[in-house]
Amino acid sequence: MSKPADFQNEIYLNGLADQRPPLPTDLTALEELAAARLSARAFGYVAGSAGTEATARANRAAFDRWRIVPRMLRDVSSCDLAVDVLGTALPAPVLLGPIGVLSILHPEGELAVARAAAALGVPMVLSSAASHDMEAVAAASGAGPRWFQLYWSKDRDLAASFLERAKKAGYTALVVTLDTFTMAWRPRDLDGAYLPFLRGIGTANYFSDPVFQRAIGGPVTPDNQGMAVLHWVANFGNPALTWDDLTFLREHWDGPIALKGILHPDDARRAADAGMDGVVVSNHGGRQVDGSVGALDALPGVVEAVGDRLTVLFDSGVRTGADVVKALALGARAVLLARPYAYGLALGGEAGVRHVLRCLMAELQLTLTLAGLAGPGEAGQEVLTPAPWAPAH
Ligand SMILES: Cc1cc2nc3c(=O)[nH]c(=O)nc-3n(C[C@H](O)[C@H](O)[C@H](O)COP(=O)(O)O)c2cc1C
Ligand SMILES: O=C(O)C(=O)c1ccccc1
Repeated sequence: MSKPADFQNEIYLNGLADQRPPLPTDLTALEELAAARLSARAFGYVAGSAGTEATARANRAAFDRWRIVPRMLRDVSSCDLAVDVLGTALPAPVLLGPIGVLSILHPEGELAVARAAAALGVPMVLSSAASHDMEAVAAASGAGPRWFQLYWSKDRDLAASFLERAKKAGYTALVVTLDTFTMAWRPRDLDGAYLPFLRGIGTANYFSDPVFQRAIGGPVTPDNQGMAVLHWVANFGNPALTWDDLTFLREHWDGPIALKGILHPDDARRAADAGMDGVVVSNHGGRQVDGSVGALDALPGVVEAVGDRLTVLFDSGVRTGADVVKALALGARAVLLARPYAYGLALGGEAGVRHVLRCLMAELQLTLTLAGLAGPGEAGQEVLTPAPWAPAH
């Protein structure tokens, strides 16, 4: 058996060479640094959430209401973070979640993220709303694992074309986002009159698509771009979809499928009944329904409902290795990291994303072993206790 990857020492040994890390190792510090680096509008787009941003705060508060209870003398000399998730072998229970329009943060956008993810063997879930098209990102990811996120267009032929292209470009797993058939009420973007895709950013997969081009009467040019963007807006999502429509996904995708944006146990059961392979418990980082339940608060109910039938993934609020341990302990198989890597990209391009991933994986490994857990599979509810001031769970 090969030795488990040692993420922790890799970071510590930099100290031997008196080499400082390129960015802070406390990943929660990156947001403030990104705020200073980016335009107010680009930063507001990424950092912002819906309404009063109460849900974004609820996401963090939910993590803070759980505490880890470390256990001693349990032989944690070898802690293997590797897990299998929906047919993909991961070096750690971490994926890069889908984030659209990354070129507002760095010109190389998704290409830089794909390279960083591939360097560590971590899948990047490529957004439908990427600023580079899925074929270019696939090429940038080299031998790394590829996952694709679908925004399920009102135009069924376009959705089918995306799935066809994704298959051809080597994406193996599909994440279908259900919570964003339209953009929510986001005051920062509304007040700044800033929606990147209205400027043709984040539309690369659409503008390059033959079905999209046919619909607008030819390729997108500077002359018809305004009209192309309006067509994009009109067809972006479909509020009329119901559970019966999931058969469409199965007809057009033969690999594993996870539904993203599931918060209610009954919805999770319906996903299982419909033959899906997984769910992502997520409230889109608080960017959709302001006042919605904190994502971590919704996780135990979903795990109880379908944990034995589906792969349960989690996102919304993951910032540290301890956060990952808490999500695993509450039953997630793996987590999707989102805003922190976007800030890493903004601050350091490909190397910035690599830094974020290495830090998260090292901190995860340290937290697990110091808590007496020899691997992600060993984290269960019994390693958690409610914070003294927390309301009953
Ligand atoms: C700027 C930005 C763009 C996003 N774009 C997408 C997207 O294209 N598709 C998608 O499914 N989720 C998208 N998300 C949601 C993330 O995948 C994820 O659910 C959320 O960011 C998790 O919250 P956190 O970043 O606070 O941890 C986006 C999030 C941000 C911050
Ligand atoms: O901003 C978002 O949260 C998001 O999901 C999205 C949707 C469409 C285009 C770009 C990003």
